[in-house]
Amino acid sequence: MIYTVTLNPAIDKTIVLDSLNLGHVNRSLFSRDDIGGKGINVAKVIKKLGHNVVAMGFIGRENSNYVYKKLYEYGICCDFIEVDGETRTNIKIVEEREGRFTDINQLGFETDNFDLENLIKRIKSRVNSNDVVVLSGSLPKGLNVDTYKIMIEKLKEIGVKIILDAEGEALRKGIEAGPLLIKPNLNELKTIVNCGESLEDIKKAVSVIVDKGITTVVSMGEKGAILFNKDECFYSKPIKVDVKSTVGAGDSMVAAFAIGIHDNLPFEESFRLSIAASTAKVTKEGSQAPDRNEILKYLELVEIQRR
Ligand SMILES: Nc1ncnc2c1ncn2[C@@H]1O[C@H](COP(=O)(O)OP(=O)(O)O)[C@@H](O)[C@H]1O
Ligand SMILES: O=P(O)(O)OC[C@H]1O[C@](O)(COP(=O)(O)O)[C@@H](O)[C@@H]1O
Repeated sequence: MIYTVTLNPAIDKTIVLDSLNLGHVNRSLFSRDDIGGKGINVAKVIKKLGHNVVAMGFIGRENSNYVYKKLYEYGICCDFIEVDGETRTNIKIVEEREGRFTDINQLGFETDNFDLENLIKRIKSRVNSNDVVVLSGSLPKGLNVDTYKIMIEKLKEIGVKIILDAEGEALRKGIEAGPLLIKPNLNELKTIVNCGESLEDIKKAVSVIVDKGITTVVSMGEKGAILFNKDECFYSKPIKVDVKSTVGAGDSMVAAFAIGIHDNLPFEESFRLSIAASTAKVTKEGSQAPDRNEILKYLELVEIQRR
């Protein structure tokens, strides 16, 4: 089984404008709400690809019915711990004229170590060594930067395979505990290592992480993505598509790796699926997950280069 853990989920409110006029009244052309947050987006894509998944983590009690309803529409099995307050709403601004995407992510509800202990107990009671656990997204207020590190240490006692998708100190500390794979985008990578933008710069910057045995996938938006592990390095250039929203592109990649690790696929194959899934995602409005057929359509177009 694949489990996703979202400590700070979100309702993504996408607002499409011609162009954002700062300091003035702006009128939207179109808007939509999607259930999101990194782990939940991962779960949506895993489900669309026909795999079973359980979405875990925290949700705010005040609007939990809405969140459950949206997850139910995706057919996702969930097991969340409810905490006081609301699941946050994150604003995603799409400017059609510029083709520019701006995200405003809120802090979200507050939680504490007592809730975290309960969540870890809940996860440990469900998982076994054949399972994959995806830990992703920002930490809610009240949790320490070593939260992912602690979670990884505890889950590794059971032998589960762990993917971590975070940034800053939470990622840096999490890496110390040795997840199997991380997937920072270039900006997220720069929050933990000094790094330029060329493939050589990135390779040098991630070598300390890769040497620990952690497969590192660096996504670079419209410049494609690169995978490093101890034995291999693959690059994929992006596929040209009409981009509607980039929200959840990285999460779609993570979904593909979760499936690949769960099914023991070679990394090259998982990487290929991750590029297809993220390409299909960016063609969709808001943070809605692409359908399986849409992902498979792009799979044939992915070009992987061994570096
Ligand atoms: N403008 C784009 N055109 C084509 N593919 C894209 C575009 N933006 C993102 N992607 C695809 O999505 C992947 C992840 O995007 P990225 O923005 O790096 O991740 P994140 O959502 O984590 O910030 C890219 O490696 C690429 O495959
Ligand atoms: O937890 P964070 O870092 O605030 O990110 C939350 C946001 O990330 C998303 O999961 C999208 O992530 P990606 O674009 O990195 O795939 C949104 O659904 C959500 O609003």
